[in-house]
Amino acid sequence: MTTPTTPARHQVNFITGNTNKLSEVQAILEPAISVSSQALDLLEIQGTLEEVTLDKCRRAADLVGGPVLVEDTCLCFDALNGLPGPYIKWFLQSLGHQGLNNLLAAYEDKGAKAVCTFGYSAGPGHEPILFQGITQGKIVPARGPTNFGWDPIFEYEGKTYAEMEKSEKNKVSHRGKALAKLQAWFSNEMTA
Ligand SMILES: O=c1nc[nH]c2c1ncn2[C@H]1C[C@H](O)[C@@H](COP(=O)(O)OP(=O)(O)OP(=O)(O)O)O1
Ligand SMILES: [Mg+2]
Repeated sequence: MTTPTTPARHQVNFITGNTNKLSEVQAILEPAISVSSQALDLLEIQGTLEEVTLDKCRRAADLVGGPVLVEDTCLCFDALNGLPGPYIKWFLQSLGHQGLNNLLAAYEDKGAKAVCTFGYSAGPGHEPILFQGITQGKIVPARGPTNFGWDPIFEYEGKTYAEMEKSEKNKVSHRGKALAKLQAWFSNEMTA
């Protein structure tokens, strides 16, 4: 099987093990860019937000042998100087929503940043390009459906992500903002 080294126009291969991410990415990018996906659990290094995504993207391109899109999501508590950051998955898994609230009990500042960093690589050996989106909100006791990660405890303008309609979340979310940058870059590439 041969794999093209350059992406077909309007097409990305999003490598993720998270089906909720995939549905949001599809809802935001399609139909302008069609999104195929492979569910691979990529090893994630320790490092800055950018380093984690760069490494994840190179690894994915090598594994797939072609163009890939990956994404890493961080939840950064202002009072904790940005922690848990890229380690939010493990904190959420171990502590749950209430435990994450408890981490901030000693602080008045409940501010948090949701940060999404996408990495796109044209294939093995091609340096990834990063697209980042940040939404400033705050950590609150859980409200709303609990089907996607920390959505119930991240409040933005009076509503938790979990309380929002999907389309509403996508308009204001870290992921939506990052994908707007990716889309702008893609349409530039296409007209270049
Ligand atoms: O919009 C979101 N709203 C709520 N929760 C979210 C969101 N986006 C990611 N999350 C969760 C999933 C995981 O617990 C952690 C990020 O970890 P992260 O490594 O990026 O995701 P993952 O391992 O589930 O999927 P992937 O295979 O793409 O790495 O935050
Ligand atoms: Mg992950």
